[in-house]
Amino acid sequence: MFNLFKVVRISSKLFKSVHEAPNFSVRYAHNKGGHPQMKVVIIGAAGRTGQPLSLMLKQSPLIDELTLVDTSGACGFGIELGHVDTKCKVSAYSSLDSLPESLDRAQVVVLLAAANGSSARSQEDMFKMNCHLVRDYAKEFSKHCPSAIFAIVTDPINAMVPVVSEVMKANGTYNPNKIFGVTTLHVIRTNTFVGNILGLEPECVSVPVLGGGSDRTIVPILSLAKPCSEFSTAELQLLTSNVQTAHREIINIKRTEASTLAAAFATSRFVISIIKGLLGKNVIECAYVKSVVHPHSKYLATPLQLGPGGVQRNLGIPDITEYEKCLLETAILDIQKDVAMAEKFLDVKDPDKCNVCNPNIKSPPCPRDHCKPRTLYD
Ligand SMILES: NC(=O)C1=CN([C@@H]2O[C@H](COP(=O)(O)OP(=O)(O)OC[C@H]3O[C@@H](n4cnc5c(N)ncnc54)[C@H](O)[C@@H]3O)[C@@H](O)[C@H]2O)C=CC1
Ligand SMILES: O=C([O-])CC(=O)C(=O)O
Repeated sequence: MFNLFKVVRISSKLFKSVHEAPNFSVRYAHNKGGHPQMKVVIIGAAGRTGQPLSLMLKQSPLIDELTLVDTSGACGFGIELGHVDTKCKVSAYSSLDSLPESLDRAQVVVLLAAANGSSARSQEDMFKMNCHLVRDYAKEFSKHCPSAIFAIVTDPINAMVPVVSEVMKANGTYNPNKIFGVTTLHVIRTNTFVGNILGLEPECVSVPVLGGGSDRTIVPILSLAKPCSEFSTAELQLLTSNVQTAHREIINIKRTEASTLAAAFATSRFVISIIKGLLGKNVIECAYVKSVVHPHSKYLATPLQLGPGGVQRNLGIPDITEYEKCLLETAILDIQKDVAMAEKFLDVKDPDKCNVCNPNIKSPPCPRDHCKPRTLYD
């Protein structure tokens, strides 16, 4: 039963350039009392990826409170989601004026708000359409939930992670260990494609994916595929190309957008891993973060050990083949451009230089039992 249901009509100046329609907020909670410990906020929750993501996270016993934020439709979906009989409380907000309340006590914030129609465009166009929105949210994060962990899904993530990082830096709230670009979609695709070629259950396959979140920056490290990495050269090239272009295949068929369901699954896996890390469990995920593991890349997706502070340890670039080194160097050229685009947009006066790191970091530890199937909700 809902014991609080109110509608407030407010006009907001915030994000005017992104969302011109008058804002309103509906707020409800279906449970009184109690102090939820694990609060996850999803911004852009009523979108095509946000809806299935919210449904998946509502089923996690690790989450006490799920807050949906979206300038369009959050409240209806929130009410509906609240009917799912799992323990986590749901609240929903359509007014950006309610951000202080919606972000309050957030431990994990997932940002996948995006301008309408941005997701099937070029990296540059997506950046132009979404950069103001992401910049403005990063300012709000600095004010209302500076210590949360931020999972950035809004594209292009190669540039949006630097945008969030630089804004939080400018506001004195920057913690590079807590800002992640979500690249898990490319990991789950790689696992699945490798499983298909090798005749293995995808749940038993584990492949690190380095680089970034777009096209040529996605670098599957097939030489480290577990439990088996025996591929012909033709298979290596085909698998790499299939992973790098999977989104194009989907856009060609769906026309208006890339992946939404697989993206929601991947993001929920990443969020649950973050939460497990917060709870002190030893979890490893690949994600795009501020990095010093390659001398020419300020940000890079590598395997990360997650922990209570976000990135517990960056496991770095494992031993990779010459072919993979070549893919990675190509990826880094694109990532450099994406990062420069973000710094130019924000007019960053004194951008960080790349740092030379320990080039001898060894490959990440792999699970002992490679064929213990993964489950999302354990
Ligand atoms: N990194 C990854 O693996 C993936 C990234 N994406 C990206 O995630 C983003 C979302 O994708 P979709 O859900 O397919 O898009 P969508 O267009 O269906 O949803 C975006 C949602 O954001 C909301 N929104 C717009 N401005 C807002 C604001 N200022 N505050 C709050 N909400 C706002 C819209 O109302 C909409 O519901 C896109 O940038 C897409 O490219 C999507 C899938 C995978
Ligand atoms: O790969 C997909 O289908 C979706 C994607 O990359 C994105 O929007 O970042």
